[in-house]
Amino acid sequence: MDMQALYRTKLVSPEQAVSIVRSGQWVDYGNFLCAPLTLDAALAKRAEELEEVKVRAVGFPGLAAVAMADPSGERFIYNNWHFTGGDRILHDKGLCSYIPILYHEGPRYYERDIESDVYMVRCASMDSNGFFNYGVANSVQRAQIESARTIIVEVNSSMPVCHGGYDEAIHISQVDFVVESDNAPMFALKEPAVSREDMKIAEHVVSRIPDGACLQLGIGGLPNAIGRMIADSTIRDLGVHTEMLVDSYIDMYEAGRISGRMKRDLPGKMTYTFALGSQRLYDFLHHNPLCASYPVDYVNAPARIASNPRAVSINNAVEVDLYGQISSESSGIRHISGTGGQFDFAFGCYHSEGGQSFICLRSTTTDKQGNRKTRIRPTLEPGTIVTLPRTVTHWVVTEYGMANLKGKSTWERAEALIGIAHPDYREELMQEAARMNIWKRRLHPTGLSSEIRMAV
Ligand SMILES: CC(=O)SCCNC(=O)CCNC(=O)[C@H](O)C(C)(C)COP(=O)(O)OP(=O)(O)OC[C@H]1O[C@@H](n2cnc3c(N)ncnc32)[C@H](O)[C@@H]1OP(=O)(O)O
Ligand SMILES: CCCC(=O)O
Repeated sequence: MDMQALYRTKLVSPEQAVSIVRSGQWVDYGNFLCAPLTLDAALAKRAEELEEVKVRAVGFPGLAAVAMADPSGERFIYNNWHFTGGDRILHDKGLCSYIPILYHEGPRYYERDIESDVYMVRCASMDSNGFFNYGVANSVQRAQIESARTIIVEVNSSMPVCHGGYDEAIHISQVDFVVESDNAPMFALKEPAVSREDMKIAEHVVSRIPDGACLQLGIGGLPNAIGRMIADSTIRDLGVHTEMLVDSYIDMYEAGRISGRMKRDLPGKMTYTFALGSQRLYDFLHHNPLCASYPVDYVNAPARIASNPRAVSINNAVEVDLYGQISSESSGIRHISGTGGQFDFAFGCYHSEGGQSFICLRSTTTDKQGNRKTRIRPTLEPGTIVTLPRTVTHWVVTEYGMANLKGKSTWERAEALIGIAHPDYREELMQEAARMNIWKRRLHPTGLSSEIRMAV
């Protein structure tokens, strides 16, 4: 078969491609940087003629044009499996709905529970064998494609070609329409600032990472700071089995910290399901057989995570209550991001031989009006979503120390968490804990700093 000839028969303009969409249909977008920005813009232009087209995205880079085109929310109903800053802005305006997901279950939802009419995905240019590589997101895409009736590929030559274990590419024979984009450069994630508190938290966590650990780092400044600190450490033979590949894995690799030889699953490979970072990361991934993307039901399956010894997950949270419930996705009714793979990795790592999961958060946060509040709270505010139930939480880390909650009673949890809260809030937290009947007046509280011991 002449692949180029087949390509030409399927090549259409963005406007022609999106003309396939009918009112009432479900349209799925490629995940993260596979979001089809050109097709999204073309579909948005049809706002006047369509009704109730339901769009699902995953971590859209920026503001989805379909949501912006329709302030009434009647033409397009925009939904997202995991919010970015742009999705948050839309949600605050009532223009984006969150879809709850345990990330490793994502493909199964499409196989069993939901359907899709049209799938639109941004890919790398077609290769000589007729494959369009998805580049930086493997994720849920294969299952989404299999569930959709019409597949539209949007080519962007800036997308790196990333090796995968499987399902990292789609063949021209499976595609209905091809659209060529403006080949805009890859979206580069702004490197979040790293604070003094982050560095303190990183020191605590790094002190517990053994040689041969298998790492998962989450999103944000803190996991990157931890990666960079590991790069400067003497820890050896690290492995990578992570949901998201970020820049600091390159630092660790180039510093000789990563060999992958202690992994049981895919030894030697850096295994991941999507990547997000700077152009340096995308250049590193391009045609690099050191790294392999797999679908999320492979990477995030808790049993597979657990199959590597000394698996370590390091993730951020928004808030934690004195019972040890973690919210990493909302604060009250304000939705912030999503469950993503946090549950998968916290659960999976604890079941790995010598595994540990760390939830890291600065002890306080300051809102845009300058008001500071504690992130360790007596209870979560009504509406706050629990990302990790207290039974799953292992280590909680702030700049004031670390608390291991596994096997601990409610009063031990309260004591340990108050011990790592900001000192300005500890007295108030102790009073609340007493009111909640989860506080013991003890002569020798083990989890508390000396000031607190004096106070009780
Ligand atoms: C992609 C991966 O992470 S893979 C790992 C597994 N997946 C997960 O852990 C998913 C859940 N976790 C997450 O989504 C993130 O780690 C987060 C949201 C917890 C932290 O991410 P960061 O980028 O460091 O968050 P950041 O500090 O920028 O805060 C994000 C928003 O939440 C708000 N926020 C954060 N903490 C609070 C709080 N305690 N109260 C109210 N709002 C808060 C911030 O103001 C900000 O809102 P804005 O965009 O309007 O300014
Ligand atoms: C969709 C998953 C992203 C995350 O785990 O944060």
